[in-house]
Amino acid sequence: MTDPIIKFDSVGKRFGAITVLDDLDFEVANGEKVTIIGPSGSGKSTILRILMTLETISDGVVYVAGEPLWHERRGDALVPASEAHLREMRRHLGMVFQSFNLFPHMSVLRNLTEAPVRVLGLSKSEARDRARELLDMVGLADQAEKFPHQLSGGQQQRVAIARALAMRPRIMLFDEPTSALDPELVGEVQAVIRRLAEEHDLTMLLVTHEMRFAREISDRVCFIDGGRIREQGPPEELFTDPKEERTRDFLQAVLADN
Ligand SMILES: Nc1ncnc2c1ncn2[C@@H]1O[C@H](COP(=O)(O)OP(=O)(O)OP(=O)(O)O)[C@@H](O)[C@H]1O
Repeated sequence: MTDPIIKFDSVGKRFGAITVLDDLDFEVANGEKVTIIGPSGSGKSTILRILMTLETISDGVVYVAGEPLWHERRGDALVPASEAHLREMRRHLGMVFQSFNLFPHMSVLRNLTEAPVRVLGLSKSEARDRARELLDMVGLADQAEKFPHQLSGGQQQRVAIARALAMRPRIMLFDEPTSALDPELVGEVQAVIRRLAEEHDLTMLLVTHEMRFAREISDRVCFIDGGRIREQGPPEELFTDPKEERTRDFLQAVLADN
């Protein structure tokens, strides 16, 4: 793979005595759509949270767009990153969480314009134009003046996706974006993510328990267990002909649940 946009190089993550990521090597190519699956507690969310700079790493180096994320270069050496470096690096990434995390006291439109105005320095009218385009894309052009509590969970999650996109990230991280939704609302959010995957050259990294969805949108699926990638490949291979016994057991268990 040439020039991955995300690279975990021997990354370890420990919480006290618990090892969550164990010497993890993992790469994502520019524009690739990758899904991470695996049992509860295997470290899936931790990978996304490290990328979003919400969790530190214990060992190794993470690179985003060729630059170390948690470190800065000093000559030939890597030293721990300053807050300014982290802030700069965060601009590459947008994240959508399980719980939509919208600003409750702001209108939908303002949720989308706040950071582009404050952080990117866009004028209000530019930010509003961009926000309206994005709301249109997620099918919510008519909800701009509403407040989050006036929307359904599916609508709120679509606003959250538009809000992340408003910062023009190169990489979108989705952490179980439909798992907090009532079943009848899952489809509308998946449709938006599917469209993003199909129509944009964004790099996407998704954690999900929805195997059918993973299969539809991914170029590659990674099965992680015990803080390591145990098996990975194109979805049609991994889901129909898993090589590892652990992957087979996991898939059998989740598919029986679905
Ligand atoms: N802040 C923390 N302090 C201590 N342990 C933590 C912390 N955050 C996560 N962990 C532990 O790290 C492990 C991996 O958590 P993570 O959320 O990455 O798993 P996951 O694979 O996303 O699981 P799930 O599918 O249940 O969301 C779990 O055992 C969890 O309890």
